[in-house]
Amino acid sequence: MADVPDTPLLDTVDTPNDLRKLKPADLRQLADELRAETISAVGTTGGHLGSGLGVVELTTAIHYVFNTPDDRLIWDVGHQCYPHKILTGRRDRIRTLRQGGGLSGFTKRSESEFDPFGAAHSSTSISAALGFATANKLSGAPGKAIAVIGDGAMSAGMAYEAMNNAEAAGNRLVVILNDNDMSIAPPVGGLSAYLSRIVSSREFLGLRERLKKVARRLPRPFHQAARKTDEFARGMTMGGTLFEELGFYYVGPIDGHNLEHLIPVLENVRDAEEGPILVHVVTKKGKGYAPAEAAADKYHGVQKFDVITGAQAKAPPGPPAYQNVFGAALVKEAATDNRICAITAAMPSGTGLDAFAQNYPDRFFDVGIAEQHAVTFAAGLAAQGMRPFCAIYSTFLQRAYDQVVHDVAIQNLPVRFAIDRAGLVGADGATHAGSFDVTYLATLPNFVVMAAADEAELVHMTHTCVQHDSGPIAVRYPRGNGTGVDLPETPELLEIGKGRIVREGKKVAILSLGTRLAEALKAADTLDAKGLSTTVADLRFAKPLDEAMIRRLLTTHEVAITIEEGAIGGLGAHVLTLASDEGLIDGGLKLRTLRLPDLFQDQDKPDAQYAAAGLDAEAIVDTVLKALRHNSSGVVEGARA
Ligand SMILES: Cc1ncc(C[n+]2csc(CCOP(=O)(O)OP(=O)(O)O)c2C)c(N)n1
Ligand SMILES: CC(=O)[C@@H](O)[C@H](O)COP(=O)(O)O
Ligand SMILES: [Mg+2]
Repeated sequence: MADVPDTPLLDTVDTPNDLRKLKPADLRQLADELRAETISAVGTTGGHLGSGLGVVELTTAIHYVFNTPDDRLIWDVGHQCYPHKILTGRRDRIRTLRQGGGLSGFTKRSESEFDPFGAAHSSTSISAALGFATANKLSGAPGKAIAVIGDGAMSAGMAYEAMNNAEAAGNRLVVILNDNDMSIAPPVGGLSAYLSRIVSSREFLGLRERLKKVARRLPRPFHQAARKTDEFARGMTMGGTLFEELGFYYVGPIDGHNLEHLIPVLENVRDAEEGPILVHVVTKKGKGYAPAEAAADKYHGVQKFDVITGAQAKAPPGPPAYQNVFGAALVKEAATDNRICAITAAMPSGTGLDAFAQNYPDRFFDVGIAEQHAVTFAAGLAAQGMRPFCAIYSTFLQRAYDQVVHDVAIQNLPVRFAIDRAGLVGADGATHAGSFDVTYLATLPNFVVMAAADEAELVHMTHTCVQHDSGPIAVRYPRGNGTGVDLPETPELLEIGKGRIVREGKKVAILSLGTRLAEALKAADTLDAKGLSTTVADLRFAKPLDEAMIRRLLTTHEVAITIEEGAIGGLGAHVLTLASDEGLIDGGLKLRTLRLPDLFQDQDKPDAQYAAAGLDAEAIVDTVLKALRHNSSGVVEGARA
């Protein structure tokens, strides 16, 4: 009976230094234990699972072969980094993933020296690794930079900008392309087809195997010749790889789950004098966990789940998610308007456009992780008479800001931006918070910027986006489920720039934008009970403002509060500007703006995030009471009311 180790190998590995003490033959068992630990941890926390399972062997091999953290390992997106975190001193905290005060769900510099660069937005790893590699080259410091980038992330232009620039890094830069033939959805576009051809060209693989055997038997100086022959072979069989044309030595494709292949190849890459080198590994998203392998999405993002059955915890049936309300509304609108087309940047289900894709496949475009292209592509469609809906999460739209300004706003084109995940998003934390879209869009001439207070409003706003012939319109709405309000049978055409009074009062006016309306109404109840009669307005538009309504409220109430799920420079700033321009604050009106604090908020439950941000009912009440105690010199008088 082979001696069964009494302690799991994983228990002997706290950091990669411990890992590197193991024998190569032990790594298979270590990887199996690492996979089991990853499954067990994510079963209790939820999070991103499929991607991490796909890189268990790769993570093990990289940390085994390269001298991390001195060799800088940079994960692209970082959603696959849980095995990496377990192997780099954070196993004891892995079950705090994506929770308040816990580990981030992505790599994070402040968390560990083994996370030299933060991630979460896709396709940044090669640029960052090139920065580290070039710094080392300039300073003479030893060490390589290794970027691990997925096939999905390779669909973003930024990856090519970096590769185009990489030759100078020489052998300091290693790029590992983790090709699992999946993005969040199945990958799209020419690159995906290209990678599939490489992976499937058997004659090439046969030739490569023979060459590798020859190369191994040759003394080292001949390796170079063999490698050139190898490139020639590649040129013969595949017309030169895209990556070599960009100046990389291409190695692969190799089986990313086979440690016997991975270790020697990575050792060769580590010791190579030439570079930069791109290693193409083929992996399986969800590898080693049957429920993930069988799932269409390979368990990309999961709720807590039963590890035995893979059954995910089901949220109690509640109101529909905003993304699906938008998707269904757009499907309805498209039935009677064939100008409508829909664009996603690799997020069909997250944006709710999967419904549109099923109903109108010819008018649906998944452009891959390519937000900049998505926006200008939409601008082209609009310029040629279509009514494009570009559905991009608030945070990911940041990447395409110049396209929004230069190609859409200046040309005043009727592109419609469906901005999901607007506001705080909970477990994904600061990198995914949709904090800035009102600030960065409402400052642009020609733009209309709306915020839905609930799912019924989202239906009305989607309809208005279709019907209103104007320049660009953005409608923003939050992650998650609606409020449970009834959805309208017939959507209303909203008058651009007009808000609505939801509750009439006399002394305090709360001017709300978006779904903070519910908290504003709760605050109004409390204030009424304190004898402070409160008006609540849903402004609906951050641009153009409903100036007549704002003017009336500010001149008939003692205190006015604006509230929005966005950073400074949004609704509050625009109302303040109006008020100051028109002298509405010269006569003693107490005007206060409530917005997200000037900081990047870590992951937590959304309600906790909003309470911490001072954007819940209690904060509104406190702000009103404090304003009432502010004397003319701005001193807060007396004890708390
Ligand atoms: C700029 C940007 N757009 C969209 C996303 C959402 N997103 C996260 S992971 C992912 C797919 C990544 O695919 P791939 O790189 O192949 O990694 P895999 O999940 O297959 O391991 C997408 C679209 C993102 N993180 N960043
Ligand atoms: C890793 C990544 O960027 C996506 O998977 C993102 O986490 C999805 O966010 P939602 O869960 O809000 O759709
Ligand atoms: Mg992939």
